[in-house]
Amino acid sequence: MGEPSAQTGEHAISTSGLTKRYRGGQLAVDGLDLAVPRGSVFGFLGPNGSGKTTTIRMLMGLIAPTSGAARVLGEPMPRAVRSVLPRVGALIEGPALYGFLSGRDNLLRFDAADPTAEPRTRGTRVDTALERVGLAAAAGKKARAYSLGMKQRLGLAAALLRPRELLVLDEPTNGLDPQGMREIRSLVRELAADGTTVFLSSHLLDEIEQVCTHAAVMSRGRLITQGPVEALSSAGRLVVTTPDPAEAVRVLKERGVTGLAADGDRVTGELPQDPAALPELADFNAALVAAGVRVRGFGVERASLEDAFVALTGEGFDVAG
Ligand SMILES: Nc1ncnc2c1ncn2[C@@H]1O[C@H](COP(=O)(O)OP(=O)(O)OP(=O)(O)O)[C@@H](O)[C@H]1O
Repeated sequence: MGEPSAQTGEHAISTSGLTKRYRGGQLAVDGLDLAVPRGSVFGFLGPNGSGKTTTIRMLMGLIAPTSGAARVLGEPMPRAVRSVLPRVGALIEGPALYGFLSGRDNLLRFDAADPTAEPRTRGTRVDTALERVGLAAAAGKKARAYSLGMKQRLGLAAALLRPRELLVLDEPTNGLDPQGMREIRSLVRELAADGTTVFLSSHLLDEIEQVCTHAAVMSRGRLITQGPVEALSSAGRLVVTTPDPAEAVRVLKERGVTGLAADGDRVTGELPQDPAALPELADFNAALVAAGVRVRGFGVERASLEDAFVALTGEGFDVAG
């Protein structure tokens, strides 16, 4: 990663060496270099306790980093917090709602707390936001009667009261039933389709694969990898079936295939992460044949993001959290 200032235009979020050590000594985030492209739906993936919430709180200026730097929408944080936060919608650790007020009245209060919000257009703004998240019909109901999914949607509506360039959502589907999860995910897709950059944390791999264009994987406060989701999950395994496994291993090793293993007539190896390297697959086959290896089967098993995570961290992934 280069100078953060050089990335102002293309990155909604960038950090360099971002680190947080809590007072008790816990190193929650350790030298994080994040690059979130504008217009992406960026999944911030990691098991509970891996440092996601701590990172988000630093990005939003809620806590100060111990060292390192962060830029949000091109501005340094926390220094530019006053000019940046109005451009960012955030939903962190569940929305703060008044249960005794209706969903609509909650939003009216929320809007009234924004000194830059024009009071005369408040009602229209609130109704548009309610419409947007599919709560128009339930707008008059008291918030305490809302399901968890409805509460999350009301929180999103609050984040959407004004146009935002960036939405930061901390575990937006946590605790929701499958229907509630689907609703939030399709809402995220719609928002992204309008050009808003969405940064969302999750401990659910399949969620990231379903909604995100890009992802970063965290483990114990450190960044393991980041990039387009298809690149992260496409690192495939080469599988060759042959009665000459030892010779096949030798030829493939020469060609740079790593992690080679032979089990009976089945030889497997790791392919490079870079999808640009994939056209060379035919070359692997040709090299085997040229070396006199009798190739009975040749193919690639595509790895899931989950396989990639386990391979990268050496840890199992506790999907249930
Ligand atoms: N205020 C705090 N003081 C001390 N340690 C903390 C504090 N907040 C978090 N931690 C520790 O820092 C580490 C990272 O926590 P963090 O909440 O950022 O992780 P996370 O990936 O967001 O997990 P979760 O999804 O459970 O919130 C954990 O070991 C946690 O116990």
